[in-house]
Amino acid sequence: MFRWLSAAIDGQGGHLEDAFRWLYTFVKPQTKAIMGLMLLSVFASGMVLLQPWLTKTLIDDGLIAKDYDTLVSVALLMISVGIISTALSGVTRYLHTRLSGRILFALRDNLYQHLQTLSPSFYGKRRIGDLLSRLDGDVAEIQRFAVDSMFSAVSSVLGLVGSVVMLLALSWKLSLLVLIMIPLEVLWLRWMRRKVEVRVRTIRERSADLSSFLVETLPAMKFIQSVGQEHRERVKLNTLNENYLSDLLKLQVTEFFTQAIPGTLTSLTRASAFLIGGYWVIQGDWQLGSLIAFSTYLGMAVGPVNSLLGLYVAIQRMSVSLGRVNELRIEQPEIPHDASWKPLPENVTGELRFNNLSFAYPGREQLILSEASAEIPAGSKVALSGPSGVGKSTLIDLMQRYYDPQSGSITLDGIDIRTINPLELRKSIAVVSQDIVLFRGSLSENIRYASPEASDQQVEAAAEQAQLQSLIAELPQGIDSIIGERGQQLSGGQRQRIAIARALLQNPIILVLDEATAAVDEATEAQVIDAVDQLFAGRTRILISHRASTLAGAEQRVILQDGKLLAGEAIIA
Ligand SMILES: Nc1ncnc2c1ncn2[C@@H]1O[C@H](COP(=O)(O)OP(=O)(O)OP(=O)(O)O)[C@@H](O)[C@H]1O
Repeated sequence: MFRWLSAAIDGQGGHLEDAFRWLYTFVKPQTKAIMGLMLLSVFASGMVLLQPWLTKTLIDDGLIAKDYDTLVSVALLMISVGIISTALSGVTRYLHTRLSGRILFALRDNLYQHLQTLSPSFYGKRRIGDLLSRLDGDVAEIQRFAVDSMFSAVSSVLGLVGSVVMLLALSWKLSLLVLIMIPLEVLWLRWMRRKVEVRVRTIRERSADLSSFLVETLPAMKFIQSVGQEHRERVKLNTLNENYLSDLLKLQVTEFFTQAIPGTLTSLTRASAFLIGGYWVIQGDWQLGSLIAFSTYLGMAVGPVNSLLGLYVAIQRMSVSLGRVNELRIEQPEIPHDASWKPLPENVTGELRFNNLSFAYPGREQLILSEASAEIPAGSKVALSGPSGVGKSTLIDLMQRYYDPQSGSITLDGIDIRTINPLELRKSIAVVSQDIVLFRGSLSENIRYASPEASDQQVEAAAEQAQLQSLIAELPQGIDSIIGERGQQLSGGQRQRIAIARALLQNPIILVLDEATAAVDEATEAQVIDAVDQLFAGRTRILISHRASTLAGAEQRVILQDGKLLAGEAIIA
């Protein structure tokens, strides 16, 4: 069924088959709710179809036949049908919103969970604005289709079939008009199909461009102001807006023509029905009530045809969005889940070995590491140095298993890290780097980010050990003060000390300070490193820095140069 659906929609051999199957997994758990809503829709459609028939009875059997009793009973019936219809539509809307929301959130949750497994390389090559637009706009478009359009299709089909039955019952001859109109509309629609799809894809890409622009420039506003490039960014935004608007207008025009031709056909059919039916009424061959009911049912048959046509456009929009979401969904994690992963043994001491490591980033030829080997004894303090861009941070990323080397291995206490559950491996290594991630929230929440279970006393102790007392004293609500988004109201040194406090609380087996103290003065750095040495005595510490003072006091010195790990001046391996 999915293959057929996919081939019918994308017309390219069904490349969305798998995506449809994925989508179905979110709809399936809601089967009961969907069935309930379908039943309500059938009732609602029945009520709507009843109204014109009641009008016909009111005119022909009440008014024209001058039967007051029938007039009153039909009027009462009309009121009751009206009240039931209103109540039904209220309940349906509520249940519909609930169902719709559940599917939307489940879809987004699933995609977000998948994104959490992807490596830093993925995020390095993707624009955040584009990801945002896929997670937000595209997912919502799919959900709108999966729920809204599906129900609209069901009630449209019911409405169409019901109205056609009523039309035939009123006059089969006049109903032939509808039989001419519908095939013409369908032919037109098939022709317009591709055009709509192309326009929709362009508009989604334009919208992603706009989000990317905002996501990139808003956090960089201070820099833009400092180099006086506000005007340039405004011009860029203007161009993006104009491109968006121009494509939006093209889409509107295409959609307008897609809908307008069927609309005109409907008006023509309706006018013809009035001309022919009206002539019959004048001749006394037909009743006025029947003509009015026929015209109403004709309108009611056209409504569903139009919304089925709209559904065609909705399908195009949805398949574009599903394609874009699917591109993310099929993105493979660098480290695929492996059922044979083992937990980290409890008594791990932190002895590290790099054995003939060779590594190049995916898609790049240049080898960052080439048969590099080194040994870091458990509990030692190691200084890792080397020219900028040589691959020091890459080595740490390999240690945390964001990537796997092309050859060679890394062992922790003799265990190949590829056999350890990466979640546990990463928790056992705390990395304080140059880029410190701070979330919107209080200072204490930020400190306990990696260890949510830590008590208030533990958080306070870690803050004190990382020399954060003076910052806490300055803040209005102390450690519970909210620090701005990404910690922008803090100095570079303060941010680094928060990261150190966070690492202390994480209680890792291995601590990596990757240029962690570069932003603090040498006196503070000495204090922090002293504190780190005391608190982490006996644990493996790797210090990466270009500053000699940071590295002084290390028991072992490893230099990364030309892809090799060297010990002091001598090559270890
Ligand atoms: N995700 C990535 N994809 C491709 N290449 C990358 C990626 N990350 C880093 N590189 C490249 O790998 C090389 C090593 O980068 P890395 O950040 O490991 O160097 P580093 O020694 O830590 O530098 P620094 O001392 O300046 O921080 C650089 O040439 C860099 O451009």
